[in-house]
Amino acid sequence: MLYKGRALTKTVERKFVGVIVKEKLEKFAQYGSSNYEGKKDDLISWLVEGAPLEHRNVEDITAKVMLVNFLAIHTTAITTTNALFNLAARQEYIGPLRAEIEEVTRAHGWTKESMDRLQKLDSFMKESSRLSEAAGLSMNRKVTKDFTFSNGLTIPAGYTVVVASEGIHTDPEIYEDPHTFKGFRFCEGRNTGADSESDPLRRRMVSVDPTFLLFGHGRNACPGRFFAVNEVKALLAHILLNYDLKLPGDATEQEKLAPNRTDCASTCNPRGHVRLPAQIKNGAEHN
Ligand code: HEM
Repeated sequence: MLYKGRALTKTVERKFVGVIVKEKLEKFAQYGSSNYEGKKDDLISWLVEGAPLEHRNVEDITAKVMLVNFLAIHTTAITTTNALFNLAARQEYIGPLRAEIEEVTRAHGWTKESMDRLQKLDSFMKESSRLSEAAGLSMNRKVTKDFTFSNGLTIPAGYTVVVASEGIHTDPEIYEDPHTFKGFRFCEGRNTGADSESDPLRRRMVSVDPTFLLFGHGRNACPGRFFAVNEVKALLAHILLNYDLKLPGDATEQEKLAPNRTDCASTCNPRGHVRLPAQIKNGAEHN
């Protein structure tokens, strides 16, 4: 299986992404960084222009594109799927979220400003990520020199360490009643410890904070998080306004919400086999 997976990746690289990278490299050899007709301001162009000479080749640039695709698409899909599962299971949130989306988009259209103003939706998405273990582990770091913690534990240089963010996300000293899903935890009242109500910006989903590690922390925190949060918000807002969601008749809460533990690495995939019947508001049912 592993071999087939690698072979498939190689084919995708060679036949699809690699072809585009090759064209961009040829244009770069001809024009450098200057503009030419039809030049696109996109990721592949940035990677070609920014690559050191020894990595400015089809194989290395293609590998980078594939890596960013993985970092950007899989994570966003998991975050959206978990939020949809939580919405279907917690119908009481649908009314208030729809009301917020209708009010904000009526006043500000489908703009970035509107996405910033969707505070209830932002909080619901953050709470969904906190509890659905989209980030069971976070922040892989390679130890570059021996480090000794205050308790005497030494991590030798060369080891890789990772933060068990699930423990932080369910720490009662940080989150009041940590195992209870509170969709509006981050936008109303004083209901988290470190997430102080006096600093509302810190409570937003995009804020990197040692108490919420979905996007990691520090210098290497996810740079795509601003785009990703807006993307998921826009998707959910559209679905909420146009569809009714419900759990499939035979799915239990446990089966539906528990991540697929056989499929966990740094992230836990949602259960792929659970389908959510979605009905166009006042219309036919789709799966
Ligand atoms: C909900 C969606 C996303 C989640 C949960 C997520 C999560 C993460 C996490 C946990 C890291 C590691 C951070 C660390 O080690 O401190 C990371 C890194 C990264 N992410 Fe995201 N990500 C998401 C979306 C995206 C998108 C849409 C893009 C690009 C368009 C992106 C690009 C990157 C890149 C380039 C890095 C490496 C940063 C570095 O090493 O300096 N991510 N992401």
